[in-house]
Formats: sequence, structure tokens, C-alpha cells
Amino acid sequence: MADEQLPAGWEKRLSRSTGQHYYLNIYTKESQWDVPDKPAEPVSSSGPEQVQCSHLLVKHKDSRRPSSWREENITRGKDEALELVRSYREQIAQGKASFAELASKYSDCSSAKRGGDLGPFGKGAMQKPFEEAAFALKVGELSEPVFTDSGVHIILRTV
Ligand SMILES: Cn1nc(-c2ccccc2)cc1C(=O)N[C@H](Cc1nc2ccccc2[nH]1)C(=O)O
Repeated sequence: MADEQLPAGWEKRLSRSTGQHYYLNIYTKESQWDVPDKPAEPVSSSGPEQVQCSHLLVKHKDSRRPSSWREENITRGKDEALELVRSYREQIAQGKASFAELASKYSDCSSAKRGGDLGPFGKGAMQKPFEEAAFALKVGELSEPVFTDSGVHIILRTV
């Protein structure tokens, strides 16, 4: 299909690595090998490329690294960590404390110094259970407790 016949919102590009043409959605920057047969979707159908989240992590004795800026040797069990995370989530949900305030005080992640802010990240950057929970959140939404090898988290999607 000649360029002038491409449906709206697509650009034809040449792949340097394969020498083949591919097609770029100018809105989402997503690309495809197949020649598009309908106008480009203005929003990504596969969800965002990146999200930005803050998290509050409570580690336990079986965490991958049972130590943090708060506590050199973390001995609490997983059940106690979950109880703590639930209590923090409740305080935040009831508006009794802000996420950043509790994360900066109680998170066992070094991101506590930034109110739990991890910055933007894409898929493949974080442990899978964390990634799946983070990408399932809407902006502004607070997760239920999430378990990773690091411990028990609550996640707030900010962007
Ligand atoms: C993934 N990550 N980002 C930061 C971070 C980001 C911004 C500013 C300062 C620290 C710290 C970490 C990190 O792995 N921290 C670990 C704990 C931890 N494990 C995680 C698993 C998933 C997501 C965040 C997590 N944080 C630690 O301090 O022992």
C-alpha cells in the first residue's frame, strides 16, 4: 500500500535492523509490521507503556533482604507485616494520613525518603506481582496488599 493510502494516524518507517518497513501509530508510538487497514487508535489498546507509582513496603523475616534503613535485622513474620500494611492502607483510605507521610515513616524500601515514589517504570522493571498490580491500577487508585519476594506492599498509582 503506498504511503498516501495509509489510514489516518500511521507513518511508514524503515527498520534499520531488518531493512523491512513497519508502521508507527503517531499517537501511541506503538509500531506494527502489518500494513494498517484502519485509522490509528489515539490511545494504546495494550495499556500504558509506563506508569509512575509510590509504594509502602513492610518487609518480614523471609523477605529477600530482611533489612532496611528503619531496621537492621527485620524479624517480624509475614502475617504481622500484612497486618501492618492493612492498618496503613486503612488510615490512608479513611483520610487519616497521606500515603507519602506513612511511606516516609514506615516503608522498608529506600524510596521511603521520597514518600515511596519509585518514579516512572515500564514492564520488566519490577518483580512480576508488583508490575501486574501497578499496571492494573487506575491513576489515583490504591492497591490491596501485594506480596513480592521483598515483602508486603501497598501501591499508589500517581501517573
Ligand atoms: C525498585 N526500587 N526502587 C527504589 C528507589 C526508587 C527511587 C528512589 C529511591 C529508591 C528502591 C528499590 C528497591 O528495590 N528497594 C528494595 C525494596 C523493594 N523491593 C521492591 C519490589 C518492587 C517494587 C519496589 C521495591 N522496593 C530495598 O530497599 O531493599
